[in-house]
Amino acid sequence: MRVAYGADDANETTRAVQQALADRAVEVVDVTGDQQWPDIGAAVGQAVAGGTADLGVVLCWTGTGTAIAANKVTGVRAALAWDPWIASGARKWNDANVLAMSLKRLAPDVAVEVLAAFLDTPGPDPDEAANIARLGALDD
Ligand SMILES: O=C(CO)[C@H](O)[C@H](O)COP(=O)(O)O
Repeated sequence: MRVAYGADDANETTRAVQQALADRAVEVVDVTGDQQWPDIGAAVGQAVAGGTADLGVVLCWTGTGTAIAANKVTGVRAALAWDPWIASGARKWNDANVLAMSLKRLAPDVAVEVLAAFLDTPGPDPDEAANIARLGALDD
């Protein structure tokens, strides 16, 4: 699996998420550079939509800005999650392909649990196929 990663700041939470990604058998596509949150969200979204990555992970202070930017990219379904149930539900029921988290409000261990729930939940539930198709139609 290839995971695109981007954050607009660095702290214990982003370092824990990066370490958790490094500990997994995933290829990490790190888009983080000297960029602002809209560019980071868009870059992760473009990596996922363009097929450079299978899933994406974005963090900013709130998580909302990078989520909104990623969702501007056609084909991206970015979900802001703050606990594992939200993250796995976003995969199962929304076929979310980008996880957004707040680097200010999630403790490092919680962020790692949310990340694990997102990456380890296969998506989507077949019962949701029609709803996922409805989401796709909104891109048109
Ligand atoms: O949470 C965010 C966006 O939703 C940003 O991380 C926060 O606004 C800080 O950004 P900047 O350093 O550019 O002011």
